[in-house]
Parts: sequence; C-alpha cells; structure tokens
Amino acid sequence: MAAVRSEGTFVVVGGGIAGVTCAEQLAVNFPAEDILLVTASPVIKAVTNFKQVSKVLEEFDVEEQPSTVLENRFPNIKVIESGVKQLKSEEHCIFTEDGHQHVYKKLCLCAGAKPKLICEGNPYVLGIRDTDSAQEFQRQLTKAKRIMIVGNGGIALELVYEIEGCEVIWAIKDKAIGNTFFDAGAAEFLTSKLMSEKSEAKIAHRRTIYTIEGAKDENRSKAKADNVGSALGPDWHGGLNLKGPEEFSHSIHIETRCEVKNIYLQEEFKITKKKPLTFPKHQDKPVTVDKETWPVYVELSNGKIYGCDFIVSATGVTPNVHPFLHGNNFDLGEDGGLKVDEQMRTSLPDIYAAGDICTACWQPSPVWQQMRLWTQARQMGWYAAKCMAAATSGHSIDMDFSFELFAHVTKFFNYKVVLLGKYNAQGLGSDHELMLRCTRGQEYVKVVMQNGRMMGAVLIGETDLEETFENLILNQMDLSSYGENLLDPNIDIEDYFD
Ligand SMILES: Cc1cc2nc3c(=O)[nH]c(=O)nc-3n(C[C@H](O)[C@H](O)[C@H](O)COP(=O)(O)OP(=O)(O)OC[C@H]3O[C@@H](n4cnc5c(N)ncnc54)[C@H](O)[C@@H]3O)c2cc1C
Ligand SMILES: NC(=O)C1=CN([C@@H]2O[C@H](COP(=O)(O)OP(=O)(O)OC[C@H]3O[C@@H](n4cnc5c(N)ncnc54)[C@H](OP(=O)(O)O)[C@@H]3O)[C@@H](O)[C@H]2O)C=CC1
Repeated sequence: MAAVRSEGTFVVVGGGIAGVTCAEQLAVNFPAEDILLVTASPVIKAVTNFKQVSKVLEEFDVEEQPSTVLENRFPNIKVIESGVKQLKSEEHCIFTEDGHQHVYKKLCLCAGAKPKLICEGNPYVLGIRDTDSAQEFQRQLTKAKRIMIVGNGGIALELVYEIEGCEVIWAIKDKAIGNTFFDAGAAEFLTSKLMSEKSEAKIAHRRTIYTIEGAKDENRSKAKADNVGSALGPDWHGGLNLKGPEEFSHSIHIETRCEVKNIYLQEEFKITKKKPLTFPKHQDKPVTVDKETWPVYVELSNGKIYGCDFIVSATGVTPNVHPFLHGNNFDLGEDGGLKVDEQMRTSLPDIYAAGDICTACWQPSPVWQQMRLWTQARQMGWYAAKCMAAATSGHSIDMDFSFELFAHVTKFFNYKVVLLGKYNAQGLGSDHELMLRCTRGQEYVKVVMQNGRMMGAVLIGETDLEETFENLILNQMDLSSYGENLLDPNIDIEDYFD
C-alpha cells in the first residue's frame, strides 16, 4: 500500500481519557481544522456524567465507546484506529501500523502506561490494565482456588474486596494496607470495617476468613453476598464477575512487610525440595483449600512459600514511552514518564504530553502532586489542548486551577474516600501535625496541619467535609486558634468558616 502523507494538523496519540479529552478540546478551539486522534485501541474512552463536586473535586464515569460516537459529536475529529509505530520528531511526522504517515503541526502524546510487573514474560503473573487483561483475569479466576496479589495500591485494594470464592494471599511491602492512599490509621479503620461489615452479612452459607500475618486470632465472619460488582472503581470491575469456584465469600490472608523473592513453576519447585505453607494454618478451623500441587509457587522475602494458581502483579505502572518513541531525545522523569513543563510541553518542539505517559516537572503548588488517575488524565488532556491552542496564537496561559490542589474522590471497601492536598503529609518532613476523628464503622477524618495551616486531609465515609476542607487548604487560613475544635463533631464547621 502506498504511504499516505496527510499535511500538518493537530495530532493526538491515544484514545484514553487524556487523549480523547485533548482531542475534544482542540476540536472546540479549532472548529475549522481537522483534529486527528490516532489510537491503537478499537474503542475510545469517554468521560460521561461529569460532575464538578466542589471547586476542585470532580466525579465522572468512564465509558468505552466506538470511535464513531466521538466523530459524530465532533465532526472535525477524525479517529485513526492504528498504533503509532514510529515518531520522527525532526520531521514532525508519525508513522502508523497501517502504513500511513501523518505530519503534525502540534502533537500531543497520550499513550498512557502499562502495568509494571514483578516478573515479565511469566504466564502465571497477570497485570490488569485494560478490558482484555481484566477479562483474562476474570477467566482465570473462575478456575482458581488460590491466587496471590502483590502490591498495595488501588488495584489490590479493589480486588481484595471484590474477589469471592477464591483464597487470596495478599503480599504487601508495608505494615498496613493501601499505602498509596492511606496511613496506618486509615488502613486500620478500613480493615476493621471490612471485617465488621462481613459479620452483618445476610447470607449464612457464605463465610469470610480474614487474617493478617502476625495477628493472634483469625477473624472470621459472614459476608454480604450482594456486594459483587458494587462500584469501587468507576467502571472496570462493574461488569466482571470476580468469583472463584469455591462457595465461601472472602478468604484473605495478608502477608505484611515482604516482597516476592522467587517464583517457581511446578516442575522447578519440585527440584528445590522446599516446603510450601498450607493456608490458612489455624488448627481449629477448616482449611478452605488444600491442594497437593499448585501451578506456581511464590517464595516471599519473609521465607514463606505459597502455592497458588496465579499471581496478580498490582505493582504500579510504567509510562508507555517505548518502543514507538525510541530514537527521539525526550527528557524523561525519574518514573520514566515524558517530562512536561507548566505548558504541558515535552522537551521536543511542538510535542506535548498528558495523562499517565507524562511526568509533571513544573514547580507544583505546595498542595498538589501527580498521581496517575483518571481525574488527572482528564485535567491534563484538557489543559494540554488549551496550551496547544494558546501556543498556536503565540501565547502561553496560566496554569489551570485544577493543579492548585490535589483532589481525588473514589471508593474503597464500599466507602466514599476523599483525598485532598498532602493527604499523607507527602514531602512535609516531620514538621507537621495530624488531627484525627474516627467513629468506628462510620467515618475516618484526618487532617494534616503545618504551621497552623491545613495542608491535606483524608475523609472516609459520608463526612460532608470535603468542600470546607478544600477551601481551608486553598486559602491557607491560619487555624491555630481553633485547635482541636476543628474536628469537633458537635461544631458545624461549615457555619464556622462561612
Ligand atoms: C484497573 C484499573 C483501575 C483504575 N481505577 C481508577 C479509579 O478508580 N480512579 C482513577 O482516578 N483512576 C483509576 N485508574 C487509573 C486510570 O485508569 C488512568 O490513570 C487513566 O485512565 C490514564 O488515562 P490515559 O489517557 O493517560 O491512558 P490510557 O487510558 O492508558 O490510554 C492510553 C491510550 O493510548 C493508546 N496507545 C498506547 N500506545 C499507542 C501507540 N503506540 N499508538 C497509538 N495509540 C497508543 C492506547 O490504546 C490507549 O487508547 C485505574 C487504572 C486501572 C488499570
Ligand atoms: N480507586 C482508585 O483511585 C484507583 C486507582 N488506580 C490507579 O491505577 C494505577 C495502577 O494501580 P496499581 O497497580 O494498584 O498501582 P499503585 O501505584 O496504586 O500501587 C502500586 C503498589 O505496588 C507496590 N509495589 C511496587 N513495586 C512493588 C514490588 N516490586 N513488590 C511489591 N510491591 C510493589 C507499591 O508500593 P510502593 O508505593 O512502596 O512502591 C504500591 O503499593 C495507579 O495509577 C492507581 O493510582 C487503580 C485502581 C483504583
């Protein structure tokens, strides 16, 4: 096929939230120009039901749609369903798998990230990223009696809550669960809620076994049967049945402060003559699953060995900078992302980046940090388009307000979770104070204070405090005189600061 060379236009690479939002915004800014969205996936991701919850907090659903839906909504967007195989930045040109080349006047790279696996190329180690990998995980889960989840971030938190009918060994590096989102206090609150919620279960024939390595007693209770598919993430596991073959509800065992040392396939393991643990090893309780042999064995750094059917590596992501960007001299951040400045420009002329692929390298607001999340992908995609438009007319624009304050709203263990600013005192050193309010099973409120100013907050449950705290963090009001009254549940704090 003869190569087709289209002439300089705006080109966006990637049909995820960042790329689609960027293309939409460019289409609005340049109604008379063609905007090219080049994506390797057959569907695009669209933001729907967008709701601005407060100044910075936003909520929305993420929907997979055929690209024609986007083209119908924006007649000047043309979607090309083909992977980019090469970028020649000096020629302002990208080459796609379908044999075409496209010249850009400005390019925005939104190719996302991929799972950073503990072990590449091992068929028993799965990562979850897109619909295909999530479905593959579901397929394997239907036959699995025991799996191991490695990692302590968003995916692991969601999975341990959702999976039923299959033993889960959860291996984490830290002392407490959910280190990317919570401190030990919040983790404790969530863990105890998980257990007590299970004990209020209506369905008697299902059982939950929840153990933490080092804990004296097994915590066992009954589980709610109807919570499968409840939305912990906006859409990814909603349509999946995360059910193993067994009849029990949850069976989770947490191995703390350990990492994976070795992974052995069945035959390799026999040769080592090492002994795996059976699980759970409680004398007075029945063993949920006991098998002579397992397809794969995991040796942890604490010396314990578990056999399992497969391993989920929920160990973060790596920005997608290879292989199609190879040969271009991009500056990369420490996490391997494309460095972008405050105008979302990479180090190469006329190339911008947004979403999971990029590393924010501007001087951030004292209460903002980058996290690879849908919200930030949307905000960056939108803002990158604004910057591209401004640069086209020879201007630059002020940083968008959404980068003033880190704000994330999500759900874990069926709780609403709001994270604001330096919610884990990130980068504040020891020079900060924490204030806590906790009602077991109901809410957990933590604020991070520095020099009398609020720097961050974690709000779990229906606290209704997000808007007030967002304002207090943004306006950096001196709150020293309020002391502990700040979290007094008998004071209506909203009225206080009106
Ligand atoms: C299981 C899971 C659950 C999550 N849950 C949440 C959550 O609850 N809340 C939250 O805020 N965030 C969540 N996230 C994170 C969130 O999904 C990402 O931060 C966000 O989707 C990143 O968007 P993106 O557009 O930058 O990248 P992506 O969505 O990864 O999109 C990248 C796009 O680039 C395309 N592409 C890649 N390479 C090429 C190429 N060479 N040529 C052409 N196209 C290419 C891909 O096909 C894709 O369309 C979750 C992530 C995962 C994996
Ligand atoms: N509701 C939400 O907001 C959700 C958000 N997400 C997002 O999706 C993306 C992918 O999620 P996920 O994979 O959970 O990534 P996260 O970045 O959330 O968490 C990765 C976890 O893996 C740990 N880890 C990293 N390397 C290793 C290793 N070699 N051995 C053991 N543990 C390791 C990290 O620990 P350490 O930090 O100490 O390195 C961290 O606890 C993230 O950007 C996440 O924010 C996903 C699901 C839900």
